[in-house]
Amino acid sequence: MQSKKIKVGIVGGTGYTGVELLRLLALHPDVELSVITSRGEAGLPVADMFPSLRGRVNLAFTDPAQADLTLCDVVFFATPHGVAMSQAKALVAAGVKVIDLAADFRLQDTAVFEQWYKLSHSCPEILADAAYGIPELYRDKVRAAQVIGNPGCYPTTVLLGLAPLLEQGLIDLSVPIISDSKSGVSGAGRKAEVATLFAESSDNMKAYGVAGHRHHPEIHAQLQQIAGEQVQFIFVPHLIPMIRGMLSTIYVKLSALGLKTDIQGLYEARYQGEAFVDVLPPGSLPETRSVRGANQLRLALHPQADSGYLTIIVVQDNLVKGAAGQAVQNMNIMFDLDEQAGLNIVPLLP
Ligand SMILES: NC(=O)C1=CN([C@@H]2O[C@H](COP(=O)(O)OP(=O)(O)OC[C@H]3O[C@@H](n4cnc5c(N)ncnc54)[C@H](OP(=O)(O)O)[C@@H]3O)[C@@H](O)[C@H]2O)C=CC1
Ligand SMILES: CC(=O)N[C@@H](CCC(=O)OP(=O)(O)O)C(=O)O
Repeated sequence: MQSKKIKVGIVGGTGYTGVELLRLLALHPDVELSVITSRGEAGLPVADMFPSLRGRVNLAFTDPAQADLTLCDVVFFATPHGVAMSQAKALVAAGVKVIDLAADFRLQDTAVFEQWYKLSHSCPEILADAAYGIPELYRDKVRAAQVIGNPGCYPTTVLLGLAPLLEQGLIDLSVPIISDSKSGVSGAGRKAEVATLFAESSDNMKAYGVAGHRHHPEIHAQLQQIAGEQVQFIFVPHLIPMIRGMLSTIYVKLSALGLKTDIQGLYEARYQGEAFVDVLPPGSLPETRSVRGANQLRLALHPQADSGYLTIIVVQDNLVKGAAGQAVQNMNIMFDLDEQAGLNIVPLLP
């Protein structure tokens, strides 16, 4: 455990994941917020833009071009894809840890990254040493890493929903795994977009990215990594009229061994001691409001006796376990802090 406070920088403090990082870190016992950037709001007190932080965050936004991030111990990038990788080399050289909430350090195959993000990777050598930031799957790698690729929001639900089965080889992989996933509109960020206008997204529900979504290659690569073999995967995201929250319904065909296994017992054993993954009792129907505002993922298992399929329902808050909360969890591990520091939050209900 270290006794000095960790100096934290946040690049992209005016976006949804940026303000969520501020909310969590403002009460973190081991953190000193040092720099919060905005290109458009430099000089403005953070609490003037976000009154929810009055009395909690006393800094003003700094222009990222003027910010000396090398004075920080860790920098979170809550920015669009491509920003973190443009600064990672200098920060790593200065001994600063980097946690990117975008996709720059998630996909080890740079050709796949370039295909989906239309950016060429500027620091593949740093990518090669980066850890994929789901602690429940890669805690030791996270602890040792200087750079974290924090996962996309959808991937966390699908990967934690499937890991126990994949690790034990209990899925019939001759047929595709299917995830039907739904997100609240804050998943699209704070930037202006027609699809997230109130008149477009409220009282409405729609699928999108059916022909291809950039989280498909991220999830697919990780599924194959965990399974150690080829996996077929179908992914359909949906936009639903909520501000925050995400629900994935995952369908898998169990293998012969899977059909004979106590799946509920397997999941309970796999996630025992994991504070942020909750395996609900048999028959439960997870609700997004049971995790709102908290770094919590809850899941329930529904065996379909007639077909040999298992349905797994997973919920999380896209901005917390799906983004900023998981990023803070990763920081805690990287700095050998209590993994739950700053994250002991009871979800907000109703
Ligand atoms: N929203 C979600 O649920 C999730 C988001 N993510 C990922 O996290 C990242 C941030 O998402 P989110 O907070 O929703 O996005 P927003 O669009 O809400 O915010 C983006 C932030 O980045 C800043 N920014 C934009 N361009 C640059 C730049 N070139 N240099 C420095 N700062 C820049 C903006 O600030 P300003 O213009 O003031 O400088 C703004 O604060 C994205 O990569 C997103 O894909 C990941 C998981 C979930
Ligand atoms: C509702 C909505 O629009 N969600 C976003 C995903 C948010 C996320 O995790 O994005 P990154 O991979 O970009 O970090 C989307 O589908 O594009």
